[in-house]
Amino acid sequence: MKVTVSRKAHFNAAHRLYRKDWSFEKNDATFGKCNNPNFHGHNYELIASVTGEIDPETGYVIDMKVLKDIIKSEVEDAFDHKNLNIEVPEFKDLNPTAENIVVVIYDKLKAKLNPDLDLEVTLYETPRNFVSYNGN
Ligand SMILES: Nc1nc2c(c(=O)[nH]1)N=C([C@H](O)[C@H](O)COP(=O)(O)OP(=O)(O)OP(=O)(O)O)CN2
Ligand SMILES: [Zn+2]
Repeated sequence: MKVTVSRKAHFNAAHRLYRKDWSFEKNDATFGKCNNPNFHGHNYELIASVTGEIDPETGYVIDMKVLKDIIKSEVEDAFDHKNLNIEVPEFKDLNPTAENIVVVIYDKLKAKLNPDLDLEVTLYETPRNFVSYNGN
């Protein structure tokens, strides 16, 4: 019997959507106001959902304190109040779209979890724009 344990988190970050190898005009046509060279910010909301068997001894799939600490170290400490393009190495050559951010977060969290556990990450870039990734 598998159960899903979820934890919410949030971070504030700035970004600019563009490709370094495209002209400003092409970036502008593709990314519009998100290509502002002076960047813009979002209040990102995150849901990390971990699915696995309940340990019969502890009753846990994963200790929520452990999940909280992993999200803090891997996501909040790394991304909160940062400029993603400039200050977060994963986005040095990767456009920080919501899609790419959720994959980066998934990879960072998955690497810290017991491999027997499944993970799905949902990332809200605005209250109405969100993406999900489960490794597939
Ligand atoms: N597929 C994607 N499309 C867009 C992304 C993205 O990451 N993936 N990102 C953006 C902008 O960065 C940003 O999300 C747009 O924000 P905003 O214009 O404020 O969005 P809304 O107007 O829809 O704001 P709501 O408050 O949600 O109405 C653009 N596209
Ligand atoms: Zn944006």
